[in-house]
Order: sequence, then structure tokens, then C-alpha cells
Amino acid sequence: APGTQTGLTGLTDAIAGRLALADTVAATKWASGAAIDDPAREQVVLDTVSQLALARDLDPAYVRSVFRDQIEASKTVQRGLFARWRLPGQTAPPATTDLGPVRTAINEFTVAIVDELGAARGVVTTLRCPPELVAATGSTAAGFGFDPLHIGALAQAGSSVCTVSTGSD
Ligand SMILES: C=C(O[C@@H]1C=C(C(=O)O)C=C[C@H]1O)C(=O)O
Repeated sequence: APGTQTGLTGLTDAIAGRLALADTVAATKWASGAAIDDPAREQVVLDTVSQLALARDLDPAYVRSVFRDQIEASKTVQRGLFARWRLPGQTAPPATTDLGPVRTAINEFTVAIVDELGAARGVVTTLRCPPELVAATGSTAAGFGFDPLHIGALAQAGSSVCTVSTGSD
């Protein structure tokens, strides 16, 4: 469950917290008619994480690659929810049309994820990373009560965390 901090669960809980806000983003965009994709906002997120990485002596290219996955995973959830809400008899939850507050909340998880990447720097380049990430992802998904859409997106969001080489030379 969130709060049981071992291995990479601090990281996967922060990733899941950001991802869970895609539900509010989707409901807000549905209410306003806004597009799911917002390339200008994505650039702001990627530029922000580069600066956060530099301030923590992390590789900005690595952190940006992790966040390209966060953005794609968020859009996976948003597209999945839109598809659900288009089905007969389904409705979107009521929402405001202002993305400001949910983006403020997303920004807080963005900082938390970069902090956790810093805390995990010793494991992400090792062969312990892939199995620990699988275990942490499963534990986090269960703790958050994620459905299959969110579980799939959580796995997508973690796909660049481990940088260990699997080659033999
Ligand atoms: C989450 C949003 O939707 C998309 C995903 C983004 C993200 O994960 O930061 C940013 C812009 C959008 O393409 C949003 O618009 O805030």
C-alpha cells in the first residue's frame, strides 16, 4: 500500500499519484471540449524536469526520458477514459473547465518523482532494477486500487526507469 516504503515503491507511488490525476485532467478536458494532447504544456513539463534534474546532479536526458513516459501514460489513461465515456449509457464525472488546480497538483508529483529518481540512483543502473520495479509496480497498483487501464499505464510510465544493459559485452 502507499506508505509501505521498500525498494522502488517510493518511486512507483509518486508515479501512480501523478498518473491518478489523469482522471481529473480527462474529466476537465471532457467538460471544456479541450484536446487531450497539449504540446506546449508538455514542453513546459520537460523543460522543468531538466532543471530539476540538473539541480540534483541527475542526467537531464534520463529524467526527460522518464517524463516522456509519464506524459504518454497520462494520455493513455485520458484516451481510455474518453473511450469509456463515449459508450452508450456511460457519462463523465462532473468537473470544472479549469486545468489550473489539477496541474498545480501534478507539478507537486513531478517534483516528487524527480526526488525519488535521485533516491533510486544507486539501483536503476543495476540488474536488481527490473525485478524491483516489477514488484514495486504491482504493490503500488494494488495499493491505489488501479483498474486494468491504470495498471497498463503505470507499467508504461515505468518503462524507462531501469537503464541497466542486458547485453553480454
Ligand atoms: C496531463 C495533461 O495531459 C497531457 C499530459 C501532460 C503531462 O502528463 O504532463 C501534459 C500535457 C498533455 O499533453 C495536461 O494537459 O495537463
